[in-house]
Amino acid sequence: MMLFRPVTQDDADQIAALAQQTGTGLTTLPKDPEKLKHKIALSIESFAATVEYPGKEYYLFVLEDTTTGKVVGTSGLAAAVGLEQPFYTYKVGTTVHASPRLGIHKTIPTLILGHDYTGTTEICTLFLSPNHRGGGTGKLLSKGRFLFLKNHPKRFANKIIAEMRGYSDENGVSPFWESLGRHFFDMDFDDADTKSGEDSNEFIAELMPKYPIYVPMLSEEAQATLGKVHPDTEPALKLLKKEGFRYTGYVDIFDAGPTIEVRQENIDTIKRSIDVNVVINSSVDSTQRFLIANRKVEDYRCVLANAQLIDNRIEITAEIANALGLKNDDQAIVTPMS
Ligand SMILES: CC(C)(COP(=O)(O)OP(=O)(O)OC[C@H]1O[C@@H](n2cnc3c(N)ncnc32)[C@H](O)[C@@H]1OP(=O)(O)O)[C@@H](O)C(=O)NCCC(=O)NCCSC(=O)CCC(=O)O
Repeated sequence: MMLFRPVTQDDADQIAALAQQTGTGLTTLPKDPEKLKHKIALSIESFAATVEYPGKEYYLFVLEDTTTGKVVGTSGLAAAVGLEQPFYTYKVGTTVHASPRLGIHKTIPTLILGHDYTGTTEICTLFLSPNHRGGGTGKLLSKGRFLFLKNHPKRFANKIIAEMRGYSDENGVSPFWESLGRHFFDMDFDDADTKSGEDSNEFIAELMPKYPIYVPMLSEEAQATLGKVHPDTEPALKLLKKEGFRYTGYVDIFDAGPTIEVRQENIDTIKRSIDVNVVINSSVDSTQRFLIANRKVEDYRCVLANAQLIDNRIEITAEIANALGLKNDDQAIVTPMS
């Protein structure tokens, strides 16, 4: 069984091994074991904290294959971005240059540096081991976060965003970076991107161009990658679009990957979720699949399993109940899988 749960320090080595497989552009899962340990510690602290409004908390979840005990994936929630250090984005804007006398009217796309997403909650760090992809496992890893969010609204902002990994080729080269960032940073895309995911990103403020960028002045290859995701990120984007996330014209400052957004109440997994009480029935015979989670914080658990929904009761097997840490009559939250 695949079990979605909060990370523990015991997972550190396995996550470090996963992080080595992420390639370029997944900065929120650091490859440096010390930085990873720090992230795990922050996550443990965040789950344990009593929270009245979203702040610097960072919640890291893992997907554990309970038959082998192996951690096969990660996903995360940053409660509120940009509060400790600025959260940069480019807004794709429009400027018009017109000369009625010459009969010329030019509409020119621009990139404007800003911090418009300050205070929003970011979903991040979605990564599934390549051996486990393609069978729907990614859905649990992505959606398990939304039931946690529904359970604990005070911990998160109403607006939820995702910065999707932008396009880079098989050698990790980002045409957008080559055409823009490279002129100002004097380093490779991977180095700059990794630095931005680290504790301090004030170097961005120091080095980034201050004036709007005229998009037609970028290379054609760079223009073509504006708002485009990395090929490996297509499934993640598809999952989030189905949840209701939309692109509203913001892109990453390094690789031009799209930032997409949604309001909590419009997230499909949340909208269709039902509060239920548990009934343990080991002969439950159903082909209907549900995302099923408990209502806990540090001991949060979520699985995908067949179950029977009768009114506001969910019938699950003892094995599923055990995995979720639930007894008869306990409260749970479920979303039917369509
Ligand atoms: C993203 C995941 C975890 C998804 O896992 P799986 O591949 O097992 O997902 P899945 O459930 O099999 O597929 C999800 C949906 O995508 C569809 N799908 C599969 N391949 C596709 C492709 N090439 N183009 C478009 N859609 C595609 C499937 O049909 C399915 O849709 P149907 O249900 O309709 O059939 C994985 O692919 C992965 O680890 N990718 C590499 C890491 C990565 O780039 N992560 C995102 C970084 S960006 C980030 O982290 C922020 C976003 C976030 O945190 O969520």
